[in-house]
Amino acid sequence: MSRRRIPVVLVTGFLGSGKTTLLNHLLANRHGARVGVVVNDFGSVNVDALAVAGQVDTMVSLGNGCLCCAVDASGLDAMLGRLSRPESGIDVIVVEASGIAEPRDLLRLMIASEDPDIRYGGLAEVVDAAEFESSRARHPELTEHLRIADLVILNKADRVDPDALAKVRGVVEEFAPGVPLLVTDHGRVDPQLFFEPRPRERYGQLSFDDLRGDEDHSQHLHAQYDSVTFTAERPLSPRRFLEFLEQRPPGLYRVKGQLDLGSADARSRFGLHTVGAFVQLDRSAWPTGPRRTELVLIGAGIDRAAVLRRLEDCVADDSVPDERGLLRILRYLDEPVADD
Ligand SMILES: Nc1nc2c(ncn2[C@@H]2O[C@H](COP(=O)(O)OP(=O)(O)OP(=O)(O)O)[C@@H](O)[C@H]2O)c(=O)[nH]1
Repeated sequence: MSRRRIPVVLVTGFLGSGKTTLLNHLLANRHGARVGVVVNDFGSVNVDALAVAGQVDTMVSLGNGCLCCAVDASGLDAMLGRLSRPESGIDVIVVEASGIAEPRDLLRLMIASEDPDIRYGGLAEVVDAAEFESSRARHPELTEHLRIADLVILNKADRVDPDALAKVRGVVEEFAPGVPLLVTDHGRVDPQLFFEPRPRERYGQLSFDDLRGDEDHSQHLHAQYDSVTFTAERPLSPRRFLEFLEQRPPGLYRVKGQLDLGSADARSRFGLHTVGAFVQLDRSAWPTGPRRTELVLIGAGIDRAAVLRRLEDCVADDSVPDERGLLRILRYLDEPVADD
């Protein structure tokens, strides 16, 4: 049985770019998902925490200090550990870093985490479309942040005219080539980019959130990103699929699903989660019935036909399992690999 891991989404971005606004939007449009929040409320004025306090399911405040000051993963791990306990029933954890947190440190902390209940859910960098150029002049490191982002949210689009928006977009794309980019105002992204809605059946009393309902039922947020479904009845070549993952199509943000890599092993149903360059595999036994690869690929500005063509090319030519190719892809397996 593969373990259910809770995705941890890191929201970074320069001071005032709109991180809290994005977080509040996600919380107000959870579609039943339970969201755990880690807020880095440095300083004496706990503005961020106050802004979200009324809405979160579980609030863990990092207290008076910058998250990036933690030198090892222990502080964050403890927070995430509390949120990811099965009894918390949390579906996704969002870590909102303050404008002064260093995204690279945050990412390192996250990747180093040995918590078996969580998985990396991506780093979303919020960029203020109106202030980006002036902030960049004062803080050149902003462009470094773009390089490690899995998703760029170009926010405050309402504050700039189309020409200025196109210009800033061009600069961002220069520093984050191939990284999916969403243009938003007030952080209004489709939450399904980060987490799945929960099935609606509920027991017991309705919560306040259920009664209040989600804020934004509009369909237009779906138009921000593309989703491609791929299925194959024949096994994929592990080698070619690995190449696909390692040279992923521009704009691709997430891939999830199950893979048939032709292995004869009893536990050869590979569950796949990727966010940006981060790849995680787990394996389990196939249920009875035909085996097949089923993938959902999510991104912004992806060439759907080209993606499907590349995946078709991953289908193995023959039915002989490629054991060596399989070994290469197994390094992404989220469990200790036996030596034999
Ligand atoms: N016009 C406009 N204002 C926005 C938008 N997004 C956020 N704001 C405003 O910008 C200000 C800063 O937004 P926050 O969400 O607090 O930004 P933040 O990144 O969390 O800020 P820090 O925590 O200080 O780093 C607030 O007054 C928001 O209401 C937007 O898309 N358009």
